Amino acid sequence: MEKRGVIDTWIDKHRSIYTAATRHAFVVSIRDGSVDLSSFRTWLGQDYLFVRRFVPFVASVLIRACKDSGESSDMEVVLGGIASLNDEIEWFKREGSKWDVDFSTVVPQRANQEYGRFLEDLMSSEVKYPVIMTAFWAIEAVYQESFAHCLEDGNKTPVELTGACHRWGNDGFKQYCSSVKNIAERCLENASGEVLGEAEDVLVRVLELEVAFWEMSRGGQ
Ligand SMILES: Cc1ncc(CN)c(N)n1
Repeated sequence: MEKRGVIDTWIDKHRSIYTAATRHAFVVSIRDGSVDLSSFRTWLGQDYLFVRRFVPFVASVLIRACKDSGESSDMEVVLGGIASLNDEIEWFKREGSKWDVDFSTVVPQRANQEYGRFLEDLMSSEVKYPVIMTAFWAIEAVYQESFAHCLEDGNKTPVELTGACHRWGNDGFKQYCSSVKNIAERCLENASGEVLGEAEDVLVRVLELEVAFWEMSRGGQ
């Protein structure tokens, strides 16, 4: 059985926002087949822009993994994430054509801009490695948990949306998230009280930003 660490304690403590991020009405509507396809197209265009801003963030995580981690395997885990982002961008481009979403005309909405600014702040050298790893894990884990839910037994996910769900809901991505979580947990075990507080705050902030991103996709902002 997986060892329970401080991240699991924080998830329990912040359960309602964690559930709001990983079982959002937008995701549930994909799973039950009632999704409004114009919302899906909004999400697709906005997430493409998000991913383009996420790439430099993950590149900065890679540099920190090389410089600040005592474990050589951290770099390999993050490098795997970068490799899958390369596929992800190609996938978005194919989906953009399929759904007739012209990414060159998509303008980032407020929730997306805020998320982008948050990622930029995390790229500062002032931010401690355990805090960065906690944020990185949370960002990836929300998508993994959300889209895996759309593939669980009893789903009525429309067949044309299963590609998106498999992208983040597959077992390989789940394993990758678990490796990132193990890195974060290992760093947090030796962190000071101050750094632990910052990591907990960053986890909650990621969850809030993810909720706002789903809301925006549904046309809420
Ligand atoms: C908003 C958001 N959060 C997370 C992911 C997963 N990298 C994503 N593509 N978009």
